[in-house]
Amino acid sequence: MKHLDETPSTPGKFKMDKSPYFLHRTRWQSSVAKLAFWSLVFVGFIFIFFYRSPSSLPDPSRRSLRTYSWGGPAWEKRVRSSAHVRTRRGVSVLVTGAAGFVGTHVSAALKRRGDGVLGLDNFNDYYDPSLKRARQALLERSGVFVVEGDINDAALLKKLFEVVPFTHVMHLAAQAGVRYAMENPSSYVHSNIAGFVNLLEVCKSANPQPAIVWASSSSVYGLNTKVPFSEKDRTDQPASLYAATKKAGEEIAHTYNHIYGLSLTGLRFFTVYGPWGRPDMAYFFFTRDILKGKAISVFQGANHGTVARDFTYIDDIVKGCLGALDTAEKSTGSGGKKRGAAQLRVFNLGNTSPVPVTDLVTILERLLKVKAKRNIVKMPRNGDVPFTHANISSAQRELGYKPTTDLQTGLKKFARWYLGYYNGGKKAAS
Ligand SMILES: O=C(O)[C@H]1O[C@H](OP(=O)(O)OP(=O)(O)OC[C@H]2O[C@@H](n3ccc(=O)[nH]c3=O)[C@H](O)[C@@H]2O)[C@H](O)[C@@H](O)[C@@H]1O
Repeated sequence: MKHLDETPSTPGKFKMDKSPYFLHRTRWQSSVAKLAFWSLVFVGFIFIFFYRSPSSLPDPSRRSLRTYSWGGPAWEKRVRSSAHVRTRRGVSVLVTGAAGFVGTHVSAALKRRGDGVLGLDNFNDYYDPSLKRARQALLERSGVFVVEGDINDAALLKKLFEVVPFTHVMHLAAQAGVRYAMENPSSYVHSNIAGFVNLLEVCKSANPQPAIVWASSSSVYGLNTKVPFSEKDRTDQPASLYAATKKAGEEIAHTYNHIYGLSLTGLRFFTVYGPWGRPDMAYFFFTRDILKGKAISVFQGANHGTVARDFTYIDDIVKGCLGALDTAEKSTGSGGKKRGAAQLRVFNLGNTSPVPVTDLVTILERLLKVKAKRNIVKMPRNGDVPFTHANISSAQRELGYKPTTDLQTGLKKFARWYLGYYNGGKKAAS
């Protein structure tokens, strides 16, 4: 760099050979040197970025970006056979999140009544993946193939639609959980926003376009104080990033319905529980901890207020999902273009009778025959809301939805399953 430093900044003060060739050569040499210098700086930055920056550390939100193997004639044959419709009026459904709690139950119910079902799941490790594998095994036994892949993988989704002209998509793949959103916000954006958009992009170009039913959440009501929560109530005060991504999903659904004529139905689930449930949910880890003799934290609202949930049993939710699929009208677009107005719906699927969390614990104590060690703590600022309560008149009217399982009955079924699956609670859930 010395020669650069020695060159006066003011041209003309330096006596030199001004032949065009000399000028050209000096400029050329200095450009090459500059180029070499900046290239080194650039390479240095790249090195620092990849080897030193925190983003190169394992990031849980990226766990579902790993590559999966799919394709080939044998794979396509399994896909086709799983999605094969066995009754005259049956439908062929792609169920995303099929190894999840609701996904497994819905897939099994569809298969039982003769519909074609193909599952898709990325088997991420948000909670114990062995539970997801066990659900997968259950589905395999009833003839449902669960493809291992991510909803962000456009090539895979396109391939699935090439192999099977699905009439419906039941979209249940999501990053769930209210509190975890503070730990890993990007996983919510990745699954609930980017993944959903990717799926809708593929659906809008599919021929025929499928009708889509998807899982929204009671959490969209956020800090709403008007009870029971009605679909007409405001949903612009989310209390967690999870809720915000589900609300964003509802707006995104509106856009794809409006532009491309996709038929879209969002279902706002209210704290779904039952056998094969999610270990990150309170009823599940309370059971695990009560059996282990470990203390549980029971949240209390402001001014010692009651924290309550409209806990909804899985079988009731499954009926609601099937009702939504059966009443979904066809999408109207083709070739990626809208041809007419399409159906756009949103429904509450709750139980309509909120139960305080303290009562949930009392029921579990009775069923497990173990006294819980309760720590009553003030509800942390973690995205939780004090209560939920669904108005289900819309779902009743349009989907024939009618929940029939109270919390006591539902938890009894859950506890029986839990004790069987985890060997009487000896093999503790993780
Ligand atoms: O209804 C919904 O849409 C949501 O229902 C649940 O969210 P949540 O109702 O918060 O369910 P849990 O996490 O199982 O909590 C149930 C109740 O237990 C309370 N809780 C939770 C954890 C804890 O340690 N102690 C405690 O008292 C919570 O405040 C809440 O009132 C699911 O986790 C969400 O994925 C779903 O979208």
